[in-house]
Amino acid sequence: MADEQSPANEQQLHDESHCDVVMVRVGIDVGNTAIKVVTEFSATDETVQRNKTRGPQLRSISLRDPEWITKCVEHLQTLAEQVAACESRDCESVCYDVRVASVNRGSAEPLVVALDEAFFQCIRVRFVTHEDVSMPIDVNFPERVGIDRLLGAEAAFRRHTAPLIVVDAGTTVTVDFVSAEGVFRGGAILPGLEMQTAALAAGTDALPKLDWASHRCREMPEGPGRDTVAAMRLGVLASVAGAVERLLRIYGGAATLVVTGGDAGCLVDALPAECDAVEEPHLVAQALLDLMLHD
Ligand SMILES: Nc1ncnc2c1ncn2[C@@H]1O[C@H](COP(=O)(O)OP(=O)(O)O)[C@@H](O)[C@H]1O
Ligand SMILES: CC(C)(COP(=O)(O)O)[C@@H](O)C(=O)NCCC(=O)O
Ligand SMILES: [K+]
Repeated sequence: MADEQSPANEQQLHDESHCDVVMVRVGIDVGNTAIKVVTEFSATDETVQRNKTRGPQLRSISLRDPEWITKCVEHLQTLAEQVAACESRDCESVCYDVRVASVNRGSAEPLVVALDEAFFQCIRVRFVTHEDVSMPIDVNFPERVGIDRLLGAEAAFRRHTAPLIVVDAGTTVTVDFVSAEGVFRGGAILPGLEMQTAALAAGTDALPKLDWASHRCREMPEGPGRDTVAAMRLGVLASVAGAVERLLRIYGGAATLVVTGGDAGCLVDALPAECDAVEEPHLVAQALLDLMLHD
């Protein structure tokens, strides 16, 4: 794991109070399928009195794309041009304060190197660690829990009434419990939609790979499945939605069900209405912005 502070940290960022600097806050959630880049900035010049800020912008970039690092750098470079234009500054006055949450070291490290190289004196990159999580963690090995699970739980707790069941549907599906007192109590981990369909195709001669994006479901498919693809989609969605429903009972008691992750939309529509699932897209990336606002 790269050390927490990137080389650029030796280069002091422009002092934010310096009137011609626009500081852009960037949260990057590095998962096992995609990175989620969320950006937000506040004008720091004379308009600061009006506290002019922009709502967070989000971009998801698939790690399957060989150009994913370049696309992330270009995304931030384009943003710098937009920010500079709207603040009538030159690009050199745009600085980035970046917080990275990673459960995928093999991807996070080259990304941080590329960002430091691309924005050398105008970037500060810090990895979020368990020390940054304020939520109490009551599990056997707290330091081993994925930082994405903890940040998602913390962000959900800030936004919804506990007890909470926080589901993050991505590469894997995590289903975590937060007590009424706001304590992270652990949860369950199961294969995500794409992982399951990839396993079906890899483990058999006849089953095809499914592209969930092209089959993006907005409701649970009819059962029983009348063809191979329908049977696969039904089976995988039922296994994930069924697991969530079963875990709601196992965790016991009434809890607010919060669903995040790239496949949240698919899962929310596959769950019964009585689950009252609340969809919170990209909760982990939002948690990173929350951290920076409380820096
Ligand atoms: N840009 C994207 N790249 C990859 N997957 C995406 C993208 N947008 C939506 N998805 C869907 O989201 C899922 C990945 O969810 P995500 O929460 O990003 O995973 P992780 O956090 O495990 O990397 C994919 O399986 C796919 O169905
Ligand atoms: C469970 C996870 C793989 C989920 O990652 P994701 O599906 O978001 O890519 C990640 O949270 C992780 O690596 N956790 C470490 C082990 C644990 O949480 O117990
Ligand atoms: K995730």
